[in-house]
Amino acid sequence: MSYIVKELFKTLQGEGAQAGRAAVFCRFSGCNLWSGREEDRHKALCQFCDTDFVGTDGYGGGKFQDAASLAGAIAATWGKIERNRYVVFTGGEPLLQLDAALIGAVRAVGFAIAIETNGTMEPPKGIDWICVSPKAGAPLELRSGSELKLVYPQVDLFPDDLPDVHFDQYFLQPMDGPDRARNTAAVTEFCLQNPHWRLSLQTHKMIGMP
Ligand SMILES: C[S@@+](CC[C@H](N)C(=O)[O-])C[C@H]1O[C@@H](n2cnc3c(N)ncnc32)[C@H](O)[C@@H]1O
Ligand SMILES: Nc1nc2[nH]cc(C(=O)O)c2c(=O)[nH]1
Ligand code: SF4
Ligand SMILES: [Mg+2]
Repeated sequence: MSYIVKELFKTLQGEGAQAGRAAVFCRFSGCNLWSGREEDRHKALCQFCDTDFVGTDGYGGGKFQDAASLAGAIAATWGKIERNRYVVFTGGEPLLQLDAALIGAVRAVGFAIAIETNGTMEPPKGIDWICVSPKAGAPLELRSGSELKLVYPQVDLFPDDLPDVHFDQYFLQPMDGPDRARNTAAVTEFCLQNPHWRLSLQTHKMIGMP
């Protein structure tokens, strides 16, 4: 299979329980909850997205003809360091493209594998770290994993209303945008009152990293 990638870059994971960890981010093009076009945002199932995932014109982006060539580009982006190789597949929605062949190919070049997903699709086997970020109005199929990271607030999606979810850790991430400061204060207060939830800040934005 070929893969359509918006961008490929090395940075620190900014969010959730793995914040601060070096990683290659492979951002796939396309999402099942928004076309990515601003004129469609108001009618999208997910309307608060902070990411450009359209096309292949980002740093390191392109069309990769097979799993081996994308795994090679991921390894080249990481560099020679052997320890703690870590790739995060994101997007857009990574589960539209991530398959067993690509998982096998990045594993073969020494990477542990993470995904950031909206949880509307089941993942292939062999992923080491699954972060699910549910979206109000989108069906949640993937109800277990390493961390649930809910963007807060979302109308009609209250943190403890998610039925039948089983994650190792639970995070609330303040919705970025014009109300970020207010949303951060609201998450702080919620976590003080509901200590099974933790605050996830988008730390890469604070340090000027992608
Ligand atoms: C751009 S999404 C891509 C992965 C996948 N489509 C998803 O939604 O989980 C990566 C992460 O950013 C979060 N995110 C998107 N827009 C955000 C915003 N405005 N404020 C805070 N987090 C946001 C998502 O919820 C998700 O956890
Ligand atoms: N540094 C950094 N950390 C991230 N964690 C999740 C991200 C994403 O967009 O999926 C992201 C991102 O875009 N950059
Ligand atoms: S599901 Fe993820 S990538 Fe798709 S629009 Fe929402 S935040 Fe953006
Ligand atoms: Mg991001």
